[in-house]
Amino acid sequence: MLELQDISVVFNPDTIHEKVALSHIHLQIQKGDFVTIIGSNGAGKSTLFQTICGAITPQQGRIYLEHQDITSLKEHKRSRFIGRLFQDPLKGTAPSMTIAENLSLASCHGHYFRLTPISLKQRHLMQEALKELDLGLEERMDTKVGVLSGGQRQALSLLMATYGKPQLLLLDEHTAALDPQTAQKVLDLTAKIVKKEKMTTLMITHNMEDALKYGQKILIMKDGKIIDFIDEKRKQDLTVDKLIHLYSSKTHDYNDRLLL
Ligand SMILES: Nc1ncnc2c1ncn2[C@@H]1O[C@H](COP(=O)(O)OP(=O)(O)OP(=O)(O)O)[C@@H](O)[C@H]1O
Repeated sequence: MLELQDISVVFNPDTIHEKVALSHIHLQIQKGDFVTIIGSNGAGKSTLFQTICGAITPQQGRIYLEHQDITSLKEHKRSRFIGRLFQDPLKGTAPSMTIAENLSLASCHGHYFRLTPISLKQRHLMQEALKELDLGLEERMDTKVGVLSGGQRQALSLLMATYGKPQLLLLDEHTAALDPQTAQKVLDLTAKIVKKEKMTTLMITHNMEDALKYGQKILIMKDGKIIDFIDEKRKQDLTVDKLIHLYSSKTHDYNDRLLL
């Protein structure tokens, strides 16, 4: 379970540029839940993720993961059990290393890494994992990642982020930079891996269809606050139109991007 207790983040405090990005956030995500997060620009979604993974230290509040207080734990230590994926496909992989080397890197997340020869057994495990992506990457394990397409790279990043079976997976608009067809494929892969591994997952999206289609719960943010947390029962009754209506009435965000 992930629990946030009274988390507040203020950028540039006590200056004219002061910005309250998260304001007294209380949140409980049950183990194995897949929750989508929607919210207008600047609502604090990415700040929430950065705070959970330790890139930002909150001025106030505590964070617990599996009942362990991780509030003071450094980001690199949290990366041992928190997987992350960003919008930019270039961010999650090392371009000058091969697919196999990248996966080897992923298997020692947060620990000291030294490139050592990959054993046959390891290669076999990597091949099996790559096959799941259904992109033929298992035949290209010695190809440098830099030559892969954006979609292939993002699929590999997804595999890397989930390779060590993290306790928590944070997806920050991870398909927003991909063409619609590739985005769909990566999203379906995401759902498949999350379901198979029963991974506790938070996914930020601006797409209402995706927010509804994936996961069991929806969280709505505005101005650094959680303004609604739609549980499974309420979600079952929602359609895309109803969700857009609910979202717009709560956030006053009326935007054509909602369906893109
Ligand atoms: N490093 C920073 N310094 C100052 N202000 C920041 C910083 N990072 C974020 N902010 C501000 O905090 C607020 C929340 O930003 P955040 O990136 O978390 O929003 P978001 O919901 O992810 O938005 P988007 O959907 O546009 O990505 C915004 O007003 C943003 O300008």
